[in-house]
Amino acid sequence: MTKTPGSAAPCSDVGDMIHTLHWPTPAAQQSRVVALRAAPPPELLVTCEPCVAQYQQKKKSGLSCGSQADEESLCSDSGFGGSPASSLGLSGCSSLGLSPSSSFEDEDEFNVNNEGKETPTQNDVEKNKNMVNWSPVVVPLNKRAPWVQVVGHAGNFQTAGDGKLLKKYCASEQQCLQHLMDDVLRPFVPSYHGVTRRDEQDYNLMDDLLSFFDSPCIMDCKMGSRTYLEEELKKAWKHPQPRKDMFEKMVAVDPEAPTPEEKVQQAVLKTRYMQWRETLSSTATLGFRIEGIKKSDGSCNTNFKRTKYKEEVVQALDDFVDSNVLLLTNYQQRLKELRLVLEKSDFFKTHEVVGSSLLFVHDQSGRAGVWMIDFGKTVSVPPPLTLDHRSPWVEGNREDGYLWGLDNFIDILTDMLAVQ
Ligand SMILES: O=P(O)(O)O[C@H]1[C@H](O)[C@@H](OP(=O)(O)O)[C@H](OP(=O)(O)O)[C@@H](OP(=O)(O)O)[C@H]1O
Ligand SMILES: Nc1ncnc2c1ncn2[C@@H]1O[C@H](COP(=O)(O)OP(=O)(O)O)[C@@H](O)[C@H]1O
Repeated sequence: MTKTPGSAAPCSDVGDMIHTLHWPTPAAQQSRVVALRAAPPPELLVTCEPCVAQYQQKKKSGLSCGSQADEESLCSDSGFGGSPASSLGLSGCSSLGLSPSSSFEDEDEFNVNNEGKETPTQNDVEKNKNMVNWSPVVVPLNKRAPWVQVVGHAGNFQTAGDGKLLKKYCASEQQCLQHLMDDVLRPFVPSYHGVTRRDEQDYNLMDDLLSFFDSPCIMDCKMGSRTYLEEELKKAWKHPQPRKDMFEKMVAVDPEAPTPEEKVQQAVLKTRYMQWRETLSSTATLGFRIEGIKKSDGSCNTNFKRTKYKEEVVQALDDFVDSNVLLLTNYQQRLKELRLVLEKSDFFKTHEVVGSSLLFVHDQSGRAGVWMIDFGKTVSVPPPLTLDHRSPWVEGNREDGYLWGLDNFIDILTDMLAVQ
């Protein structure tokens, strides 16, 4: 599912955002929930015991998860069954030209304004501080494995050195990231450092979340029950533009999926393709789907298009954490805390969050972090409309099913832990 890179980021035309641009000071590091301060570097606060507990999941037979061989991947063509990677964990990726990204050493051009305010409030911090097993630790540069992209558009990212990442500029994503730096959700989003320009290309500069880990395992899960914007649906009605590339991606997975008309045209509408992907995977039934998993041995699997049922998701999650109960517990805690903060967030209430992912990252130390990434299709809703993110979507209500998906995710982790 390698995607074609362009000179502009694959950022949907999502209309105007309602917030003006300004840059806040990083939040005070009063608690483990508070995001990393830019300076001084954070102290080392490892809060978990080494991973020793093994999660004994009763394996179910006949699961298709991770077994399809019909898709190609950004970071690997081998899937879970592929050969072990090099000690840097990247051999499965280099064949597709996506590892490691080129480095930019000088960051003098970054346009950063250090004015701003601290989030979340002291009350939030106090309430949450016993719930979090995550603390930001920057792994020294010389110990860091090269950055790896699990899924997404090829050519969209560059590493910037010093624990930062450049993502091709997308105006709506920039506005979301800036807004989020002032929201209670800030600890759950990569810290945003403004816009920078390199080789005539603008980039959004953000924290590289992998830089907090040593040989990380990474999972990208796309959240929500709908993966296209209402705006995209309207456009598809007004100016239908059937796409051959999407037809080809569709028949590569299921030659019988296109309708007779689509077969004649050899093309499908993007919204039709997206809906098909939703119902094929767990997006429609659970409100999230696994997009890709990269493990610390370098194996990388993006063959989850047909991972649909709870048992299949459980199988994939169990494999992701190597049956480690401590990691499952840490992820469950982190997601519960995220849910609490999402329910309070002004940003979340007022934005349709579509196509956004949760990035799960852990390493052998047992630390496990989860962050919201990819705000290219996150758009504000017209006031006074607000979203609960749980109601079923009907055209016009803008609901995205994000919290419904998160509820289901947490329930699945809870069930996995209950079989201990
Ligand atoms: O995953 P596959 O089946 O390859 O389909 C992709 C993903 O849905 C992308 O979403 P994401 O970026 O969240 O991964 C989407 O990009 P958008 O976010 O731009 O909708 C692509 O649309 P195009 O970029 O239009 O091809 C679409 O082709
Ligand atoms: N801040 C980050 N830190 C580390 N890795 C990231 C970060 N943001 C994105 N990635 C990596 O890039 C992949 C694609 O990110 P995403 O923002 O969804 O890109 P796209 O818009 O091209 O789909 C993720 O699956 C993850 O592997």
